[in-house]
Amino acid sequence: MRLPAIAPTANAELAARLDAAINNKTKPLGSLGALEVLAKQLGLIQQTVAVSIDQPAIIVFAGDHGVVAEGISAYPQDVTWQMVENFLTNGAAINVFARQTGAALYIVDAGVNHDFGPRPGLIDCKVAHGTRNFAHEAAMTAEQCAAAMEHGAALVADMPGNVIGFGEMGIGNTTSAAALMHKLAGIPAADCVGAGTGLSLDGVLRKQRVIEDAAQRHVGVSDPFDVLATFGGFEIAMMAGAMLKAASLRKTLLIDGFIVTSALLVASRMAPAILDYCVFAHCSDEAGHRRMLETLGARPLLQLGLRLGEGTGAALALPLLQAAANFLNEMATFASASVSEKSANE
Ligand SMILES: Cc1cc2ncn([C@H]3O[C@H](COP(=O)(O)O)[C@@H](O)[C@H]3O)c2cc1C
Ligand SMILES: O=C(O)c1cccnc1
Repeated sequence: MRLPAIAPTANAELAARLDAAINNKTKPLGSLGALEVLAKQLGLIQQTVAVSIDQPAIIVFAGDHGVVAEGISAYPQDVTWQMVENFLTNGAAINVFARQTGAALYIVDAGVNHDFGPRPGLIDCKVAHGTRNFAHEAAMTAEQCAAAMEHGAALVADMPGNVIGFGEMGIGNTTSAAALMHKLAGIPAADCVGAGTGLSLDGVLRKQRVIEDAAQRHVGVSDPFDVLATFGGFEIAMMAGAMLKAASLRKTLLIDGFIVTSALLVASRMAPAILDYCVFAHCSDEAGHRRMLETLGARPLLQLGLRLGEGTGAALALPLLQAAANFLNEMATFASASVSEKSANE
């Protein structure tokens, strides 16, 4: 995929105007904390002091993983397609939270190991029936990886609105995500792996060994695209392509949990300026997530002990994004409300 151009959002003149607008609101200086940071970030992304949250969407990318053959998930692979059916009949957590927060929800078959047939509401971008097992060979061919990224970019290019939340579904994908983290951030596999859907301690150690052995097998692979093709999944590659395109269109990216963050880690190694466009919804309970967020210099909004995925954390953080935009747009200033400003001697 040709990388779309992503402009850094830094703009000293606009930043000063945003600071002034935020500081003139009727509140003690800095008292809206993370919401102030968010309001300023939205302003810089949208290049205006009059920010908006316009037609927010959540896209859930689903794909299967050959590496499940190594016994690295607590659930069988069939859960991936079964959960896709659940999304389509509005029964999953993400359906509930997207509805509650007024986000449009898109479900994408990036490469599920199942034939759905024509299904209203399912966006068919299937690259293949699941990836290969990266314990033995590269998960994807370069062509498949590029196709997945291009599908993601094309989806976002056609989408209305200025905020996109990212979610995923794919049994085994915490193993892919941990492998990407290990390879791209150089963090020991032991600090990248977690229980995923609920592996035992033995299971987590097995998962760690699978990643270490695969990293050894593919030791020469270091370019971010090649790392993605070798250890990633179709849903992860499609997310990375979608994220890069969304940032190039100056949309705000709402980043969910461990797997979504791994897709961003890949994308950020291809185009570092993408990070200017990212809001980190939450810190997941998946063991490696905090460390991956730190690697990206990310400050997550929520800490709720979530470890689900599907974009649930992104949906739950959307009201905070809306609150940041609303306070900037709607609060009175000290002057307009005739409220006295901070005392000069304080
Ligand atoms: C019923 C069910 C619903 C889910 N929704 C998201 N995931 C989450 O769990 C999977 C990753 O964990 P692992 O790598 O351990 O397989 C992904 O599909 C992720 O989205 C689910 C998992 C299950 C079982
Ligand atoms: O952090 C996540 O998004 C996550 C963690 C465990 C399993 N599935 C998703």
